[in-house]
Amino acid sequence: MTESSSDKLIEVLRKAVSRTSMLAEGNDPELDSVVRQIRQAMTKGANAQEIQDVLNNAEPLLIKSDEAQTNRAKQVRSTLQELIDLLERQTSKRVPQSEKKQLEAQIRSNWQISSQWPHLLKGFLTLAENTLNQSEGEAEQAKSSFFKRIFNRNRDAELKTNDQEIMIQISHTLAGLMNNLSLPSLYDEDIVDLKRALLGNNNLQQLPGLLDEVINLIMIAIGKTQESLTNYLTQLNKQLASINESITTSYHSQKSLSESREGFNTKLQMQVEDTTQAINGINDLDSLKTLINDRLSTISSTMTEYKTQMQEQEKHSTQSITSLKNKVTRMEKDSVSLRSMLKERLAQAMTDSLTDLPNRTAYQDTILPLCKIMQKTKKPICLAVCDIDFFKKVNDTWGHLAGDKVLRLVPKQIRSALLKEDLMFRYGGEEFVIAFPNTTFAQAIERAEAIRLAVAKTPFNMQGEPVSISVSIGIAELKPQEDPESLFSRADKQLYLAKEGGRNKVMGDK
Ligand SMILES: Nc1nc2c(ncn2[C@@H]2O[C@H](COP(=O)(O)OP(=O)(O)OP(=O)(O)O)[C@@H](O)[C@H]2O)c(=O)[nH]1
Repeated sequence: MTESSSDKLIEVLRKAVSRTSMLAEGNDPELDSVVRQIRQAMTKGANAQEIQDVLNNAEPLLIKSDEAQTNRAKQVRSTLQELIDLLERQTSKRVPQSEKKQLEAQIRSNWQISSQWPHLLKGFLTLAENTLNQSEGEAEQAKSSFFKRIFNRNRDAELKTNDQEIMIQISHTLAGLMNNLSLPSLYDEDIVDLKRALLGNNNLQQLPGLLDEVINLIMIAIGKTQESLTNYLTQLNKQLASINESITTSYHSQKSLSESREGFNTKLQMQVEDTTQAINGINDLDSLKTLINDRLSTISSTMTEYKTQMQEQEKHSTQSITSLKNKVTRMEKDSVSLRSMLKERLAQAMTDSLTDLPNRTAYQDTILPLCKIMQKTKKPICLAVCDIDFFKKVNDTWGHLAGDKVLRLVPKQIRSALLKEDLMFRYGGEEFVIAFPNTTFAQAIERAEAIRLAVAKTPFNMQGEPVSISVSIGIAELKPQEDPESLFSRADKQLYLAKEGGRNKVMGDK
């Protein structure tokens, strides 16, 4: 590789690191200052040690920023849950249960995906609309609903105090959510204005408009992340193109080395042939001596010229190979850390953060291949769908934190009744799915009974008081041609029967 192409490569790598650093910007002022230092070091061409030092400074801050992103997602999840609970607790009207469960399921599956936040908020808006729009009786039916009045901007209508209170609480909860957005400082004023408008919002007709503003700002926060990611991928692509270019250069330099070796051989051969012919035409010794001296000095200068040329080219070749090796080593290191980061991210995406159990996505990835293997090898497999009984009551009586504690403890009790090869997933909410490979229907029923007993006999401590918790379980065994969806649905049906039959029960379908 030539000197200039190596310089070009370093330039590209510098730019890549400098652009990548932009990914981290806008999250935290302390991190922003380190990120700026990285870019300055890159632009002024600082040496490896100086660059290493600034990168080392940035690392803990980057990790902190990543954790902040996860916390933001958690806060969005709990805000949404709070909004739903608020609606359920405060209104005299009945929240439509199937819609509520559907929204809760969407929250459980998507709270970590920031691009879904606006949809989840819109989902809540629809739920609130549908709840508050329900009529309360004949007289009520004649009136247009609270939400309709707001949305139709009907100023004459009178608002109900209860509904008004709920809307004020919703405004406050949304204002809390605004603290949670990671937006460039350019939007600071917008956030302050919007928060002020939400907190001082007495004019309820403005709420739908304000909610739109909240959603817009969330969209901007998400857009920024995606734009940064696109920049990063473009740079990565350029980095790979540059490696490719340096391999091509190295190939050309090897080629010119062997071409000049061939040129030297031809030239030398011609000089030897020339000398042989000249010798044939000479009769006296002195002329012969002079001729040979002349020819020898020509050959010797050809050799010296060749040697210098070779040394020069070998130097270039060595430099090119060393630089290429360094680049490949660096790329390998980068790719190892990238791979381990991706692995970690993948594990995070497959793990439920509350219980540390594999989540519903992990279940969906695992169950199909598992069922196929069992069917192919003609071995039995059973599925259990297990749901905590009256869990809503735990939340309502002892609060969400106590509910979370129960959600962490119940799987531990379940685990105590399982074998090593049994697989447990948090399917969602208070529902767990267990796959029993190599297990017959009768054995699975026994194991489920053991799970039920293990949970029922454990007193759960709630603010110093022992509280009994139980689970209901539905079991089904996989049939020869059956798919996992049908297996799940049969087990789920059994769970429903267990609940209908009084709860704290195991029901099965062979
Ligand atoms: N604390 C907490 N509650 C959750 C979580 N996920 C779901 N929930 C709550 O779980 C409750 C589920 O209640 P329901 O589906 O009505 O069922 P249940 O009260 O368990 O009654 P049955 O299943 O009929 O015995 C809802 O109140 C949800 O808010 C969570 O991660 N933490």
